[in-house]
Amino acid sequence: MTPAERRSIIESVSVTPILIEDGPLLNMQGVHQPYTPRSIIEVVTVDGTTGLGETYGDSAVLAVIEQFATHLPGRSVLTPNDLWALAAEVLRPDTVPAKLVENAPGHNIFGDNSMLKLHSTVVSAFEVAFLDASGHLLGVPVHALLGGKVRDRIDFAAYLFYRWDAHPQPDAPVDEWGAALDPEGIVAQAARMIELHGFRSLKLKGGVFPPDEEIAAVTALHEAFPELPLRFDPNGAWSVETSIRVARELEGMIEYLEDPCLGRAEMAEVHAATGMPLATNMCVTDFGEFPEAVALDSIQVLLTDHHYWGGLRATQQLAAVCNTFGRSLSMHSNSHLGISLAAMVQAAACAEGDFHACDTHRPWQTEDVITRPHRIVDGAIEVSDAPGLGVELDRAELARLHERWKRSDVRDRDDVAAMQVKDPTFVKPAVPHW
Ligand SMILES: O=C([O-])C(=O)C[C@H](O)[C@@H](O)C(=O)[O-]
Ligand SMILES: [Mg+2]
Repeated sequence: MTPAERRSIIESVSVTPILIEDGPLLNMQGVHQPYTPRSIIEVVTVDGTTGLGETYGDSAVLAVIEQFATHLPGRSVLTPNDLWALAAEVLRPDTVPAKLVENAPGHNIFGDNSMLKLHSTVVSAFEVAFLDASGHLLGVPVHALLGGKVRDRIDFAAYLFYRWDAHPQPDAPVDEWGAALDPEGIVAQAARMIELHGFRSLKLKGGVFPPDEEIAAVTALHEAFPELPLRFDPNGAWSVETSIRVARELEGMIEYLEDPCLGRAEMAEVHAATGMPLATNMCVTDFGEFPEAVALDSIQVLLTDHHYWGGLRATQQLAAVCNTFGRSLSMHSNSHLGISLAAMVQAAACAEGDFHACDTHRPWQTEDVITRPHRIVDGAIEVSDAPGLGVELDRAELARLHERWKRSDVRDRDDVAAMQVKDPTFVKPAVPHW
């Protein structure tokens, strides 16, 4: 063993669940809760080097991650490949909650579950921490460990949401964004996002209102910002027929339509009928789903997400597959903090291919667990050349957000339950909704 290898041995691993403030952002299944869970991972080696990771904090995933973490002491952060074999060994149908690998009837905003996706999610959480620790041990940025960056700046899109002014709960956190429930509100939100962060690309989350109302908002955005690429994502809320109609009406206004309907065959039908490029983070969310999507020509743009595709090296592999089959790339996001954002930036920096601006929810978040939160300037984030991910944990903030988790009974993201606070009669819409 070399001295560096000796220093790379893991002494301890901690997984800290936290709750972070979230705004009342609307989507096709409800609304974001006032607080949403995340997990912060720290992998510490025998010489005190720490690697950071951030991932989902929902209770079932958290339990699996905590259990997986117990197998890591004694291993080396220089060997993230071994995490796959460990996942195969310890995450089996008889050891993981069925809800993480089976699919409940109906529609899932995160795409289908599978054992491969669960392995990928768990491996990713620790692979990022391993790479961060390795970068610190060796004094190099994560992108150097991935073979070097192929771009210096990562473009992000302004991620626009229909939203309420405030959550209905009296003690919920407040923010200054105000309501956006019609085309004027969405255009004003876009203008503020652009003013604050210089975004040069726009994405509207739809599936909230009947399609004609949302077409009006997309049209208003296109008229207000004709030079900016624009995409629109109703999270599978529409039928094939509605998707075809909307695609035809928006032709020339949007660069692509994201998950207009559910299903690889249905997406293929929409593309064949309209020629509209289609993107997904729902009908292709693991490698096993890719071949059929190519055979059917279901998608033209794949939204990567290292959190569930298996990490940063898996993102490179995914990019290579997309390049081979002539698909372009973007990046998916959920409400997240700066460790995830740092990993997203390193992943995008090292993925060859035709990248559309990436998604990030980060501008909606009011808190962070890193000492120097990222700045989005001219719609982009500079790729850090500092060792590891280039971020430092803010331990006081981590402790505060963990205390909040301990005092709260919120353990899962539940957009449906959050909507029921305002409207007790609300039920998750069956799809296709329109
Ligand atoms: O592109 C997407 O589908 C997403 O970003 C999924 C998210 O869960 C989004 O819909 C949200 O935050 O409500
Ligand atoms: Mg999407």
